Amino acid sequence: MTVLDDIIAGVRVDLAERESRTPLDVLKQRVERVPDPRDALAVLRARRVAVIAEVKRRSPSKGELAGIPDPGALAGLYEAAGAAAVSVLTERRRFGGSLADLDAVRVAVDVPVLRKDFIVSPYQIFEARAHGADLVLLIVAALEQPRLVGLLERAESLGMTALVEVHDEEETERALDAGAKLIGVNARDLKTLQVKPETFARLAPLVPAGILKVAESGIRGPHDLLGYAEAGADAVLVGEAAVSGPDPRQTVADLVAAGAHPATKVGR
Ligand SMILES: O=P(O)(O)OC[C@@H](O)[C@@H](O)c1c[nH]c2ccccc12
Repeated sequence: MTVLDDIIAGVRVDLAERESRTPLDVLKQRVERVPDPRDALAVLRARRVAVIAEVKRRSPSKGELAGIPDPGALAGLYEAAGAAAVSVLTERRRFGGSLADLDAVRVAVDVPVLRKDFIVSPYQIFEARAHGADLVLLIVAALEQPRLVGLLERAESLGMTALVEVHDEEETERALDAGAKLIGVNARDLKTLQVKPETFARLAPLVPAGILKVAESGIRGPHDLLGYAEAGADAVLVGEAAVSGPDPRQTVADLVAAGAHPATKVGR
């Protein structure tokens, strides 16, 4: 069993529990009452290299990263620093997240919010929307193709944007076949949990112009952002470096400044 299988097994147990507490019909009624989602693609396109900053309490590879007593306040710092969007890990067992974290972030910021979880069921998409998310993560490695297609269509039918995560060539083809408009290349190998920064440069050329590319994981500072920009990134997603550094606002502000620099992403 891979780390991913193991995480998903836990996610399914927690999901069944929530489904028995809140029936899908009730969730659908809540979705009707929340404000419409923001156009995340437009927000990301408006930057040279956008920065998506993540609220991440812990990780399977590093354990506890940061206490984060107030996820809304942290997200507010990210927004003030110029982050284009905020990602919130909602997976509980390995990442220490929750839908309560998503709620706290949603009320604290105006920028688009991504629900980062291991989504395997439409229920989780309705849930994301009911809690105000504008984007959801879909991990290709966790989904059979028909399910990936179904979940992507479900997200879009609710006005949300799917960030479709890939790790290799085959997954990139599947993401494109499914109709992804926003592709995240996760440099972290799901089997070894090691970060391999060269993955982005290898996969980016497979993605046609017009489909936005996000470089995910292992971004420590402006130097990494500039490397990914060179390789064609439209956005970077930063978690650990932002939450575990001494000054999350400064960390994100430095990335935002590098991503906004006129010399970044020349000619694209
Ligand atoms: O903390 P980092 O190395 O900056 O990485 C952030 C983000 O890429 C990472 O949290 C992530 C990328 N894809 C995921 C899928 C599930 C959980 C977490 C992730």
